Amino acid sequence: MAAAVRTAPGPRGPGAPVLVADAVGKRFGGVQAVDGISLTMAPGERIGVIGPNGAGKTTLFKLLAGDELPTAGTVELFGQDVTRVGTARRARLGLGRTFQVSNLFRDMTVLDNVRVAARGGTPRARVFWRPQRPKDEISQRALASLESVGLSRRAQDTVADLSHGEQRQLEIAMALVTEPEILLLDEPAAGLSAVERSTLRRLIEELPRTLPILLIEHDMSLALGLTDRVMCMENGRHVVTGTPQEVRDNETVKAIYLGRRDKK
Ligand SMILES: Nc1ncnc2c1ncn2[C@@H]1O[C@H](COP(=O)(O)OP(=O)(O)OP(=O)(O)O)[C@@H](O)[C@H]1O
Repeated sequence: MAAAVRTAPGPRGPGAPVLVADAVGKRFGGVQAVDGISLTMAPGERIGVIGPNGAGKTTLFKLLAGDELPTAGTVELFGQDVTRVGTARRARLGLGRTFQVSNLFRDMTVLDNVRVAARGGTPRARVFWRPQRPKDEISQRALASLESVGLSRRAQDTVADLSHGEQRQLEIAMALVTEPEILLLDEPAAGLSAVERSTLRRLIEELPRTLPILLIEHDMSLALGLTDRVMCMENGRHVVTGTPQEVRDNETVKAIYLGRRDKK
């Protein structure tokens, strides 16, 4: 299988937004999971999306990543309309992403998982997978990617032997090895211990500042600590967007997170 090849970039000038969601919505039967969300990401910007359980964060992530198609609104990636475009083509345009449900091949080595991701990353890629010489170009890229997330010493270990936190690091390495031009992280801290969270936080902080990152995260302190701008959602709708400090001080956000929104 061929390594991921970029298609020609769409219309994009210096400073043009890398990602634009315009009034996107998603209805599942009677549930309006996402309701008219608009979002514009500038080059190099780090945006957090927070909200309580069921707010619609993961559904929004899926609309941006291409896992789900919206029932309303549009999505543009690097100036191209990708509203009805699937995940593989978004990946070729430069979108890298992690998965909330782990997408790892648990019986393979850490290094081989990253090699598979470098070659296209789908379970289908595994059918054609053959162990490769350790010095080939894909292996070199995979090792560099593991190095960037602090996992190179685990390269030859089996994924099943990694801790939960290390598996999250590996998922990020698998996204980075595709050399994305935008990175979408879906609740990377879910289920991690406090120590694992701080490792993950450092890892994300140390990613190149030129890489735009959209971080969907239930953990408000993590999202606010890592991003330039934060959007809070509730019941599929936009509540507020602002700097981390503005969102932290927002009375509605405080009420939502303290679980007393309806009592106000
Ligand atoms: N495939 C689906 N079919 C039906 N309803 C869905 C589907 N996916 C999500 N929903 C519903 O949409 C709403 C938003 O869910 P979503 O998972 O996007 O929220 P979330 O903010 O990511 O929550 P969490 O933090 O718990 O993951 C919920 O009411 C959920 O039950």
